[in-house]
Parts: sequence; structure tokens; C-alpha cells
Amino acid sequence: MGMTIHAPLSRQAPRIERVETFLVDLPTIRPHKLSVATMEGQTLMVVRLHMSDGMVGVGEGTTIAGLAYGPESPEGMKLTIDAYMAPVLLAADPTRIQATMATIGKVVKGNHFAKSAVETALFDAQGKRSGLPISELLGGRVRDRLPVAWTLASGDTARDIAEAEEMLARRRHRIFKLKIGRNAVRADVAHVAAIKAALGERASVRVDVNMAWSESEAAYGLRALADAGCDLVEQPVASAEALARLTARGVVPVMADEILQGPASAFELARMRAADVFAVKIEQSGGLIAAANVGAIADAAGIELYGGTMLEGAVSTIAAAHLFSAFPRLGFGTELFGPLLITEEILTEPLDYSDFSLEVPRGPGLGITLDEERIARFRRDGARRTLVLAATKAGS
Ligand SMILES: O=C(O)C[C@H]1C=CC(=O)O1
Ligand SMILES: [Mn+2]
Repeated sequence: MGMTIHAPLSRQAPRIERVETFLVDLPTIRPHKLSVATMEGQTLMVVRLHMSDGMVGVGEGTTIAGLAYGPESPEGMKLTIDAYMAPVLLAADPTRIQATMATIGKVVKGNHFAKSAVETALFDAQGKRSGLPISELLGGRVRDRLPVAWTLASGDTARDIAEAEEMLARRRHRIFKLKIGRNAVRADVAHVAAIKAALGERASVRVDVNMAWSESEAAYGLRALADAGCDLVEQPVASAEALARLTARGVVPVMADEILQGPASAFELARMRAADVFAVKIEQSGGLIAAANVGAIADAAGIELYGGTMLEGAVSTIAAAHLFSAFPRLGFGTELFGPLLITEEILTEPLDYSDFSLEVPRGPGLGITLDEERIARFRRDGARRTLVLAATKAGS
């Protein structure tokens, strides 16, 4: 018996006519201190796919502190897309997202962040074309609003408490993630305990160590953090084996972040029972579909889910929001606060952060519109930026 080969869908497939990429440099509201780096600003790599049927899909690739956190940079993503992905995209049927990404996968290994940006742009255009939000293309949302944590990372305990109090008063956040691992373990635990004591039952206090601890530091740290009232410890150590041993102690829920690099690593970590919770990130996973698969693997293994961020701007934050809205279970909420860490509003209509949550847009595709004037002002290759650089040079 022969296999039936189905004819292509009966329609004229649109084409991608132009692949546009550019960098946008934006200031942050305050320095953001992680164990790996201090961020003073954020650079978004924006990709726009201009299509023959009039659709324009937008995507974003964003890292933390250049190359200090992971192997991709905004500049590198732009180069990868321009030199290696654009030729594939210009020859592809952009309505066939998985086929297009599979072809890209043949010519580009790794580069998960750049792939996430491009795949997001394909989904945005497909959503606009079909009139559906991306959440509906991913199986359909099960919630319209997502709980959103805020990260306290000013480097100063009193300032962090004041910031948390302000967020509680404004009803913007009641989950706080503290960045630790820069100081000695005892000093970090004292910092966490002081913040939890100030906030009490009004807030959930969690920490992210960003792999800074040895296994023995973590063994002490987890117990002390649990005693201080901490609800979740994210990536205390780098190694999967050590993380699994710490998880097995059952002292406090442990979450995997940096070592979760897509479906294959999710499967391996689930098999090892390396964590109680997975922080799913669309960029680290390699795109929306890969991140959906990470979520499915976690779900099947009885591992809880948390919607993570690379402190992305509005475009990638909302792409992730569409996916997280479609996760059947999202036990630990999300941390999709990236746009709030940036001083500039880059959308024509601001996102709705209220009631301790973010509303997932309801319009087609991502359901957001970039403010072109604002983007133009902060483009690295834009006129204003060139003037600022010239003035800095002249003044130095
Ligand atoms: O989770 C990380 O390691 C990255 C990030 C997410 C929130 C934040 O403040 O930093
Ligand atoms: Mn993390």
C-alpha cells in the first residue's frame, strides 16, 4: 500500500520579501544586580518579517548583560539572522512555521535565542493573517491573566524592602524573587530573612542564586532559606547531578533555570528528577514550540511550571505570555516583568500590569503595536543615538 502524499493547501502561499533586524538600546529604571553581572541597560534585537500578503511579523531576542549570562548576544543574533537565517526565510512558505524552523535548524545549530525571535515573528504574522492571538495558535489559552513576580536586585536590603512595599501598595506584585549569590551565603541568607520578616504573609519570597553556590554551600543555604520563610530556590548550583541531590533533600522547592536548554535537556532533567519546578523560557528553549514541549515534558513528569524571563522587552515578553496562558498548569506563576524594568514604553498601547498580574493581549498575533517613533529614537543605528555618541566623544 502506497503512502498518500497530500497536495499543498490550495492557495497562493505568501513569501517573505524582507528580513529587517536592528538593535534597540534602552535604559533600565535602576541597576539590576545578579550574581553574574550588573545590568545598567537592556538591548533588544528586533526582527521584522515583511511578507508579500502585507503581513509584518515582529520578534525579539534579548539577553542579560551581553554575553555574561549565556552564549548569545544581541549583536550575534542580528548577524546570525542576517547572514544565515534570512536566505532560508526569503525562500520559505512563512505560513508553515514548523517546516520553516526545521529548515533553519539544518543550517543553524544552537542559537536558541535568535531562533526564538524569528519563530515569534512567524507566529505574529500567522496570527494576524488568521485573526487569532498566538495563544490560540498554541492550543488555546486557559487563562487571560498571568501572576507576575518582581525581582528585587538593587543590591541593598532596605531599598529592596521599600521597593517591595511600593509594589504591594500599587497591587502590581506580591511575589518577589531576590537575586543572591554575590555575597557570602550567611550574608545572603540574612538579606532574604530581613525582607521576608518585613513582608510576612503578604508576599511570597523566592531566591535565584544563578548557579553561584557550591553543593555544600547550597546544602547549608537551602535549609537556612527554608527556615527564613523562602518559598523557592532557583538554580543554586550549576550541575544537574548536584541539583538533583539537593532536590531529593526535600527542604524547599528547587527550580531549574540555566541548565534547562530546550526539550532534550528538559527530558534529561525530568528523568534525573533534578528539580521540583522548571523555569520555562522561550528564548533559552529555542522558541515557542520548543518551550511548549518543555512544558509538556514537565507536566508529564509531575514537575511544576514557572514562566521565566530573560528580562525581555515587550515583544518577547508577550510572546511568552501567550504560551504561558496556554499551559494547563502554571503552579508558580510567571516573572514576565521585563518591560517594567525599562524606562521607555515602546508600545503604542501600554501592557496592562494590574491586580498582581499581566493581561494577555486579545488581538491577532502578539496583539501589540510598536511605537515607531520611540523605537527610532533608541535604535543603535538611529539618528538620535549617533548624535549622543558624537556628543559623548566631543565631550571626552
Ligand atoms: O532568571 C534569571 O536568571 C534571569 C532573570 C529573571 C528575572 C531576573 O531578574 O533575572
Ligand atoms: Mn534564573
